[in-house]
Amino acid sequence: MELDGVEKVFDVRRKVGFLRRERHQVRAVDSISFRVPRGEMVGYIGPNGAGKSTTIKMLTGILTPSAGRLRVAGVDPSRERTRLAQRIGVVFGQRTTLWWDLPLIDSYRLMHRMYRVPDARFRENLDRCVELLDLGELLDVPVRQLSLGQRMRGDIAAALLHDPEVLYLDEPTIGLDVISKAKVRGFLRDLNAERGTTVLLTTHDLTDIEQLCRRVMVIDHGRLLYDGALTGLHEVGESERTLVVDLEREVPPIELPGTRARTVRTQGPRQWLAFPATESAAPLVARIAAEYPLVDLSVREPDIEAVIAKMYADRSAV
Ligand SMILES: Nc1ncnc2c1ncn2[C@@H]1O[C@H](COP(=O)(O)OP(=O)(O)OP(=O)(O)O)[C@@H](O)[C@H]1O
Repeated sequence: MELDGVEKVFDVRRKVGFLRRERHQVRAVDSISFRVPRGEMVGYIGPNGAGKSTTIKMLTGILTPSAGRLRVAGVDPSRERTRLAQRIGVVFGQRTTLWWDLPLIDSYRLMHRMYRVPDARFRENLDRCVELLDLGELLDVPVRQLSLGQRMRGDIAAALLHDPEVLYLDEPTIGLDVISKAKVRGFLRDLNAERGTTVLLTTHDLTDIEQLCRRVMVIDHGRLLYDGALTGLHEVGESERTLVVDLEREVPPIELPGTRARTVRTQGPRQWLAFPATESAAPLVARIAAEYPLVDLSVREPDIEAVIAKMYADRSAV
């Protein structure tokens, strides 16, 4: 995937007054550039209305960019949409690509024909998906009778029957219970590792990102705010880690002058100290052990959701 200065501007008419309509423009994607090499699994996150779906629609060829250059598997998506369709798979968690009234297997048979997948390959891919996504019992069930988690697994299989090199996943775990989420994540991890499928993953569930992606891109108001390792977000977000300290007895809040650690909570003999996530806990632990009646201690990593919420808030304040 290669994007250079890609923009998408929508012309919108808004009703103002009884007869008057005002035209204005929405810049849904604003000069975005990134590259995703073959075989990488990347998270693409941002608040509602940030421009994620618009980006994915341009990457599939459904929408044409207003400006910039875009290539997927060497192809310009909007110019060669049909050719690209053979090489990409898309899962929109909120919508299904399956035929609602047909048994699951019939949707797959239709896709077999539509994508002109060679018989042997179709069989092999179907068998693999049925096994790994646990679809055996569901193949003869009409899609409308499937639970959300079952339907999602059915949709993921549908996106993979033609062996796509690139997979776009838009909220693939939305509304799923913990077990279904784990199943979907495990499957995607194996798919990426074994087949080298390139994956762009959009989600509001940051655990998806933590468990699947080493790289994450954060978008807001159509612009890329961050592109890098998930751990690097902590530096950008100035997040904090927490030392949870258990003492022999209740004492006044711990003070460690000369450090950036501060006590944020106390409860009997237990105290919580926040310190910058980018700093080492070791000197703080040594000081506490030397100066206080320490019994036990643990370090809590920063909550990635809090870091990202802060990033969005900082951006909105600009
Ligand atoms: N067809 C359209 N016509 C006009 N405006 C649009 C159109 N599609 C999207 N937009 C606007 O573009 C902006 C980006 O929308 P987009 O759907 O890409 O966001 P998103 O990041 O996918 O949000 P969500 O997390 O809610 O799905 C929004 O302000 C949206 O209202």
